Amino acid sequence: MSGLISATTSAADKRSAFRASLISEKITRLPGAINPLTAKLIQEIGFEGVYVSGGAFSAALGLPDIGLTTLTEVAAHSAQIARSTDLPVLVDADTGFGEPMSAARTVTVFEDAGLAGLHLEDQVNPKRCGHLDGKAIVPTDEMVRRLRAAVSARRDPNFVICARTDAAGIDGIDAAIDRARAYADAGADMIFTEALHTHADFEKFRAAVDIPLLANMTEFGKSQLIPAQVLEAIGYNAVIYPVTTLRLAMGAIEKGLRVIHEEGTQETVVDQMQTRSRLYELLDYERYNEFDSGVFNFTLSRSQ
Ligand SMILES: C[C@](O)(C(=O)O)[C@H](CC(=O)O)C(=O)O
Ligand SMILES: [Mg+2]
Repeated sequence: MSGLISATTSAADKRSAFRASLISEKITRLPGAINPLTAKLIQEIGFEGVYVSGGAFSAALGLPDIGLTTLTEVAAHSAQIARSTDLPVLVDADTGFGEPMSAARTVTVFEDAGLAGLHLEDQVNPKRCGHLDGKAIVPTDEMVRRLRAAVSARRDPNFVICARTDAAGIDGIDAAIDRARAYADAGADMIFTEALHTHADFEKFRAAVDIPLLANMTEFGKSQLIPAQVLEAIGYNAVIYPVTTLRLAMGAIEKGLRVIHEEGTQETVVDQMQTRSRLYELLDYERYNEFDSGVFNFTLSRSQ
């Protein structure tokens, strides 16, 4: 039974593993999980961590990524993901769901949700996707207050507080570097260097800041899609693929729905689907039999 309904690794162990991987030579790769099932796949394939994207979560709710989701919604969604995996889970906390006091509460709620860390950004409310034009940021000292509040609320010293700066796209990369240094001084464990453009930008940031750095390899944005091994060689410590699984899934869903609409059957796309047996394997369906033989009652007559 152990490890079936929820993963066995404790939140404390996931957090210390995350800390260790951020200071190792190797880059920590965190694809976004749109649900617990995706998190299981991320673990099985061999990634080092899981990301919960604010953009993907809002989109799944049919909403734009402009800070409409609440702390309790994001916490409940990420807790379900954290429960399903032995990997550390990093969550997108947007601007902290309010003023500095709320950012502090956000940390405690996300610790209770079993997460390994969060990132807080220096945008104003309403925030927007970091790869869009027209975003605005708060003054450095306001973000420093946000971060200090978050850091002071932390009960597990291994819970990672990552500061995201959106300044590069507004005030330029030098201003973003100045902010990153101020955020590190305020106690941030890692800097999320949002919306840098080129390989050279990532190198410049790495040379200028001493603490771990996180790269955002989101598609259709401002950043060049740099392979993980290249980011690792530059000295980046973590990379997220935040909305990738949502985009892949939605691309396939749209194609499949159009086929059914036009052809009256899904027959021609069945070979692109995850099979029933693969799904059951991922769910570890068979092991539920050890728990209750009345549960495991399916048979497959042919390979599906
Ligand atoms: C990382 C991000 O904050 C997210 O919510 O996943 C987004 C990603 C995106 O919209 O592509 C971002 O602002 O970069
Ligand atoms: Mg976001």
